[in-house]
Amino acid sequence: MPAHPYPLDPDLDQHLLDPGLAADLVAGAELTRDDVVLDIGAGTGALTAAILRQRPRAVIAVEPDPRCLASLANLPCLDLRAGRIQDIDPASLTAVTMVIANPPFSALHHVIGLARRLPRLRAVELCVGRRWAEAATAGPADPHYSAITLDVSARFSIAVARRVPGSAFTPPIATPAAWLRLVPLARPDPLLLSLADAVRARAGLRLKDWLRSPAANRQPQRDRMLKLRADPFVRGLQQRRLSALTKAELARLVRHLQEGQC
Ligand SMILES: C[S@@+](CC[C@H](N)C(=O)[O-])C[C@H]1O[C@@H](n2cnc3c(N)ncnc32)[C@H](O)[C@@H]1O
Repeated sequence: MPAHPYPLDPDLDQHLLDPGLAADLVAGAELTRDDVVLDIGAGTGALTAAILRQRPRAVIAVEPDPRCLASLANLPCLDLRAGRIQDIDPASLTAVTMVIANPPFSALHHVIGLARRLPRLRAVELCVGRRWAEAATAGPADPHYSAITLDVSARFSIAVARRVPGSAFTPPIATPAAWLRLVPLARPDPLLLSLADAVRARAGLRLKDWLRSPAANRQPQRDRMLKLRADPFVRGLQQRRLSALTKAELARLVRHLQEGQC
């Protein structure tokens, strides 16, 4: 077990994975010698050490806690970045092909935002809390559908690879977590992407502004967009801010958008 001879910091969401389980999870990721792997919130290195044992081309670990950094510094051949993932320049990560991480759950929004910007990414293997997993894997008719679902499903196919019991962490967590596998879609729907980007980037935007935005009205999506704008349910929501839509309204809007898809 990697050493952590200090009180863990609850503000940093530190729940360290059992190294045996970490090794199993990394083995399931089927890394190749060509992979460049990013570990976000590396902690004392349970996942990082297992990734390094697979001998990919490179491993980048990001961690803000100086005490964890001291443990990680003992691992050979590691590109160690001190700091929060929010503060790492995405331009320095363009070689990344795989993200394998048990990040702080509070940083998941940012992790997905970063994954969207990695041009060589082939998969993300991620430990997430139960609620986030329920939201990310929800279908459009599911009560758990939310802005998280839209954000993830617009770009990735997603599967629960494994349930992770709360007792697998130090300190343990109250509800089981999930190990998810996200794979970038080969042909994402441009309209869904545009809506996801609008919700993520400009939550204060009114629906009518997105419906008329150049990004959403490009050819060949124009006909679908005109149909959507004429839809009575969508017209009824036009004045609302995207951030103020209920989960059910967002899910129904997405269903209407997808119905117009060829
Ligand atoms: C859930 S622990 C996981 C540690 C390790 N990966 C493991 O599985 O044992 C999350 C780690 O992320 C670090 N962390 C907290 N906030 C972070 C942030 N904004 N960016 C990157 N890492 C962060 C914490 O210090 C902690 O080590």
